[in-house]
Amino acid sequence: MHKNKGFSVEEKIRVGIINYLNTRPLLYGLQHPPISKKIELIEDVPARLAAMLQSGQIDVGLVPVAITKKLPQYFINGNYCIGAIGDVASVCVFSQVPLKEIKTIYLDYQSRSSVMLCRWLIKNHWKIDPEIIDAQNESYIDAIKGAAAGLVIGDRALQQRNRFEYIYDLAGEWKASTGLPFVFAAWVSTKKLPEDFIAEFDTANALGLQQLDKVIAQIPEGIYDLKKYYSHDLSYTLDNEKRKGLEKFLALL
Ligand SMILES: C=C(O[C@@H]1C=C(C(=O)O)C=C[C@H]1O)C(=O)O
Repeated sequence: MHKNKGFSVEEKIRVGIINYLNTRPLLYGLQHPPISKKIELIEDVPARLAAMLQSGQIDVGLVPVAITKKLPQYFINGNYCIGAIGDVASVCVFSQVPLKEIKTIYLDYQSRSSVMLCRWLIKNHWKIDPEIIDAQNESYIDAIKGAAAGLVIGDRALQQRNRFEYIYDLAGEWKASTGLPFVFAAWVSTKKLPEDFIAEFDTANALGLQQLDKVIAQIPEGIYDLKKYYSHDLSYTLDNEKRKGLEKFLALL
């Protein structure tokens, strides 16, 4: 068996990816050959992917960047991420009352990055002092009412957008506070991946972004304008500004 920096060339690399709509442009290329033959795709919510990377159940994952603080060593692979340079639309605090009147904020149990960002904004940007509750399951979304607000991420956040009078977009709030873009998730591994694999993987990530109409055509029409979501709200390239935003966030944790 040929070993290449800890990875056997015959074994498939286990790749964890978030099972929300936000990853569909990146997922598109990973489902096509040649890369699809070299990887096993595992889809789950961000918090569970983070646990899988920590326990070694996946080799690389599009995981919440906040969990890198808990890894003995880590590598950020390639040039794509789940990021935003302004409002992202799908990571928001939803409320029936304005910020200053919020008494309780529920935090999404599926998140690891946004929950940390939310705690930071509460203290340093909004300067409010609500009771903070880590939600345990989906039922917390129904508890968001009156003076109880809630952080919701992903597709479920897109579904809440018409239900609440007040929407505080966390990527937009981060931008207003720091002037920087925000990176929610990146391709993190705990071991160094083979260079040729990373190059091929990166090319595959770009495939769907180059043909968004094809990606969108595969998804049943829903509650949100996906063209806007993929080309305006989300920003997938892990460029220098995003790396600066990422470094700043990790330094604050
Ligand atoms: C933009 C988003 O970013 C997400 C937020 C994450 C987190 O808070 O840990 C992790 C991955 C992303 O899915 C979203 O969920 O809509």
